[in-house]
Amino acid sequence: MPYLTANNFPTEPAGKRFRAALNRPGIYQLPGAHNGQAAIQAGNAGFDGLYLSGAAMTASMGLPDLGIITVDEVAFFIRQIARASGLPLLVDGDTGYGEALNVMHMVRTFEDAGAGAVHLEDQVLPKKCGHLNGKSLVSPTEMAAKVAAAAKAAREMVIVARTDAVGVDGFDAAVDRAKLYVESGAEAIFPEGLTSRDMFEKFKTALPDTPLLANMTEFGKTPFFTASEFEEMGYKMVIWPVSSLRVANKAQAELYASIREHGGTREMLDRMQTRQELYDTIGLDAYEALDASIVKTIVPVMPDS
Ligand SMILES: C[C@](O)(C(=O)O)[C@H](CC(=O)O)C(=O)O
Ligand SMILES: [Mg+2]
Repeated sequence: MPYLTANNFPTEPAGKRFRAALNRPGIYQLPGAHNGQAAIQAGNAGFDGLYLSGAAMTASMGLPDLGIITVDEVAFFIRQIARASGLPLLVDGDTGYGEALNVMHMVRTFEDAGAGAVHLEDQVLPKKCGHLNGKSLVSPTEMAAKVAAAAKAAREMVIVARTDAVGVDGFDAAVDRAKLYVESGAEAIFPEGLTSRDMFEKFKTALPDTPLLANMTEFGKTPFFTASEFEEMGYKMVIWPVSSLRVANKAQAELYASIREHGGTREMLDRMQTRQELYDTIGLDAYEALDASIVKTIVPVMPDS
């Protein structure tokens, strides 16, 4: 339904809705949605929460995931996803784009744009994908200050602290950092780059009372586990951050190669969302009906002649 109609848009802030979903029994499944269309498709498939990935956003812009995009660029993605789907969204806040005040600006901007939760990580800039080698970290105290700043800026938004320490300083250092981040105001922890079931389980044992997020990114350091398996390990959120973009990108590359080969798109028709499917997904009819209903109510009041 069109987000343009006030009573079609959720009245409760996204942060409250995100927290309620996080606190219910089971694991909150958050597939990556890299734009409004993907967000609607994920909602239609039955998901009731989404993830906005820094890696997917930047890749969709043709850029590497090094933390070089800006708060307002991310806000553009948040707004389209929140409007199109109405679903609570966890947003990748990278390093917070600076220090404490920048983090606070990010939190306010993301929350105003419609985000329900944000995660903040303890790398230095330029940051890297958590599943790559050669990362460097800010000190635990510096990151704790950013987390405290984020918590101070959030109205309802859920603050998730990510630590990349496992691949840099080892498991115990990552646990110590996670505990400090919780003390500093993080509501949940994202332990990045875990490499085995044992590690996932031990992290949960070390932080029994804190909701934990599992990152099921492909081609990374984490072996494949299903949502139910992460749930059994005690995890409360799972993301598949870049998957929608990886699939879309591959299909796009095949399309361009096919046009080059055949001089047209006929060969790719059965791979395409049809015009009708596209319009159904974005709800064109509902927007047109809304317009018509408003024009109809105005006409008797303001006759043209
Ligand atoms: C979760 C992540 O931060 C993201 O931006 O989606 C990435 C995902 C990836 O690069 O595969 C990450 O650093 O893990
Ligand atoms: Mg990221």
